[in-house]
Amino acid sequence: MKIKKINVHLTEEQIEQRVRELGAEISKVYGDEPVCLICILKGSVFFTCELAKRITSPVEIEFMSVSSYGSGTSSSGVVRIVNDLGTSIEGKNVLVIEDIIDSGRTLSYLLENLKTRNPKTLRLCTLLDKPDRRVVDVNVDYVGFVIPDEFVVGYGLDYDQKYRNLPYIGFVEIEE
Ligand SMILES: O=P(O)(O)OC[C@H]1O[C@H](OP(=O)(O)OP(=O)(O)O)[C@H](O)[C@@H]1O
Ligand code: HPA
Ligand SMILES: [Mg+2]
Repeated sequence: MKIKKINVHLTEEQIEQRVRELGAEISKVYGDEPVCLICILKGSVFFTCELAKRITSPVEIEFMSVSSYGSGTSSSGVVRIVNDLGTSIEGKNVLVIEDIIDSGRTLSYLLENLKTRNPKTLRLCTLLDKPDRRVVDVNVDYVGFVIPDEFVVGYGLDYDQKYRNLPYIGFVEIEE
């Protein structure tokens, strides 16, 4: 499958504005308490960095690499931890940062896994939520934008590992 066109859905300015709002909301919740942001690689790398800059609470940033999508536009259904956290989250306020919740498989697997490590609190923030495609229920605390059932790229999101570096988020038109 080849991409014919990418139609802008969320501009750089719209994303920046929303990230500021989310940062303010999250800072109010944690106040002066430290919070450990878990960036789910690779998709949430841009979002995590930008959001972290807008949080005024003391922040720690950790990375975890999880994969369920191959080269296509639908989840394989098999979630794998490719690289685990390098540190314990026991007793910490943990905020998982994702770029998108689509089927919900990645996050439901991940949240169950992280719960067993006994964090003090465990919350979830996603830039995009695509509820029409949900297969597994996930409890999300902070959502940037709710989007329709379209495959999106940019701002960290890929199609076959490409287009992550686009500064905006766009819908993909596939060549027939
Ligand atoms: O709700 P789901 O249907 O599980 O889809 C969402 C997940 O899929 C994508 O990751 P992917 O596995 O493609 O890895 P990547 O972040 O490296 O692109 C995305 O970044 C989310 O983590
Ligand atoms: O719409 C999407 N785009 C890119 N990666 C994704 N992973 C789940 N859904 C998507
Ligand atoms: Mg992906």
